[in-house]
Amino acid sequence: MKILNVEQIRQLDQATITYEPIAPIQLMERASQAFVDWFMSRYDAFTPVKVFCGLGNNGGDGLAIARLLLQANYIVEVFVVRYAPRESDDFAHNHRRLKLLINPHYVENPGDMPTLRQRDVVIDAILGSGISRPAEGLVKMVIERINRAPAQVISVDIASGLQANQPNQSDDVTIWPDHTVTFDLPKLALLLPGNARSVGEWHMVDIGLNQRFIDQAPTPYYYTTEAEARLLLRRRERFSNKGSFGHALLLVGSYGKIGAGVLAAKACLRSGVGLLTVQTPGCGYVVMQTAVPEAMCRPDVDDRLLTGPSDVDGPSLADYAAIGVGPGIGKAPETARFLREVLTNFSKPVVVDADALNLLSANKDLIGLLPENSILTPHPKEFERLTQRWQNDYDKLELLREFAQRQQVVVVLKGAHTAVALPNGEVHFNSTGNPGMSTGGTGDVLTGLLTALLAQGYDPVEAAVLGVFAHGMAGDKAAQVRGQIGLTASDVVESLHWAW
Ligand SMILES: NC(=O)C1=CN([C@@H]2O[C@H](COP(=O)(O)OP(=O)(O)OC[C@H]3O[C@@H](n4cnc5c(N)ncnc54)[C@H](O)[C@@H]3O)[C@@H](O)[C@H]2O)[C@@H](O)CC1
Ligand SMILES: Nc1ncnc2c1ncn2[C@@H]1O[C@H](COP(=O)(O)OP(=O)(O)O)[C@@H](O)[C@H]1O
Ligand SMILES: [K+]
Repeated sequence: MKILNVEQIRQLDQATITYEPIAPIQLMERASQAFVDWFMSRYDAFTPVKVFCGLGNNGGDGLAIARLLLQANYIVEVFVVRYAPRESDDFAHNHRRLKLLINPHYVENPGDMPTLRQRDVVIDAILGSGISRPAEGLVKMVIERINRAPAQVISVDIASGLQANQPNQSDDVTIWPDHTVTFDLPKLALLLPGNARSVGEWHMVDIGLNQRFIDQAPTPYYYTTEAEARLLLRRRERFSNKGSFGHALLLVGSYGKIGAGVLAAKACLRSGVGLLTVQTPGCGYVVMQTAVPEAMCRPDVDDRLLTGPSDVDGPSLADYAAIGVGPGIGKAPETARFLREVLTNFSKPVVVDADALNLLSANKDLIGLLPENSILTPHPKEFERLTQRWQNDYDKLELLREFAQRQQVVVVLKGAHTAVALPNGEVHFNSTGNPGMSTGGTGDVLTGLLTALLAQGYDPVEAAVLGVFAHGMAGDKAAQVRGQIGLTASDVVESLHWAW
């Protein structure tokens, strides 16, 4: 699914109006109805609703929402924030219609603000995606009052004051909603960690905007939906054998961190690999053979570190279908030398995670050795070490895109809405996963999973987008069983499920 910028959304509204065709006011009615359907499925008619409206089209939505809720017998009060003499045409139209049902209150100074109680639900329709400057004066006062109140807050389309696709200044005032109900397509701002407070939980409602316009609109930003991920998933051929699904090699673990390797190995096996060999330091041999009997194990001649040689024979490095390296390996110089050897002798894409990324950061010339289309899976701190410190989330996104394009690799920047940056400059934000996954080892699971997809011959771009989605989906499934608090990385492995 595409993520469009504000200018494109404006053009999209226009294209819908022109080609459907539909009157602008009808489109506003459709958006408001979609919001109301969402609202009524969650809040009953005894909920005291207070709708705060600005004077643009977001305010127009608010007025129409109030009317539709009143017609459904909800208890609704409307507060129009009169911060300017001008109002949009569609606002004025809905204002006239609403006044046939109730008289709105007008907020012109602080004394006009109502007391907001805990059981009130505030609908925030003050400013939408059309803002062109920070909230100030009366609007700022109203936003601050709402934020201080104990009431629940639901923002229409986007929190008032939040910019949809560019950074806000640190002292900008925005609504801090519990929920954002956004129209048709996600906005970039909803996906960025720095905006967490200005977004809350967000939901998308369909208002049927012009699909042909969306299909043609250029954008580097995408949001992976379940339907899109499912299209990437391959069936297993009836007459297949284990050779059909590749032989993967995982280079994992160091003394005290063999568990990271166990998690990666289990995830790899649960993600369809044909054969798996795991190389661990000598101390990991018994652990691996016991915990993961399906995997073959090559113990390193060094008992505590990965250094390369093993007294167990196996295919030469170049013969593996895919290699995943990093979980638990540490940053010893011997391991750095081995990583250099791997990157020099293996020409297919590799999955690089954790300490392997830190070794790249400490030895920047190794970055140039990465096989084309390799998948790097840094969390933000690892990505900062690879590149530099950023000013804000937008700056970070640019660094991410620039790095993936310059190095011709896929970078999976992990976190809520993991961003998968592709060598062609696109960024695909993930839609699955939950804060229960913020626990040690879940990243190691992703490394094993991605290595399995590469071994099976998935294109690295597709492997990254699909793998990140499936990993988050497993996390969501595990959270259903355990709750987010009790979730562990092993639960994520056990919840991996590849038929959806
Ligand atoms: N066809 C349409 O026009 C549709 C519009 N929709 C709604 O329209 C919204 C966008 O509406 P608008 O473009 O009218 O803009 P907004 O309602 O977001 O903003 C209000 C207007 O106030 C002015 N303004 C900008 N920054 C301000 C600030 N900091 N303080 C005070 N005033 C400021 C601008 O003139 C702006 O157009 C969307 O977020 C969505 O809610 C939906 O109804 C879907 C259809
Ligand atoms: N709040 C969150 N929402 C969604 N996914 C998350 C969240 N926190 C962490 N994750 C996911 O969990 C994984 C954590 O990986 P990482 O930070 O490498 O942990 P570790 O190194 O301990 O395994 C990533 O895939 C990340 O996207
Ligand atoms: K709003």
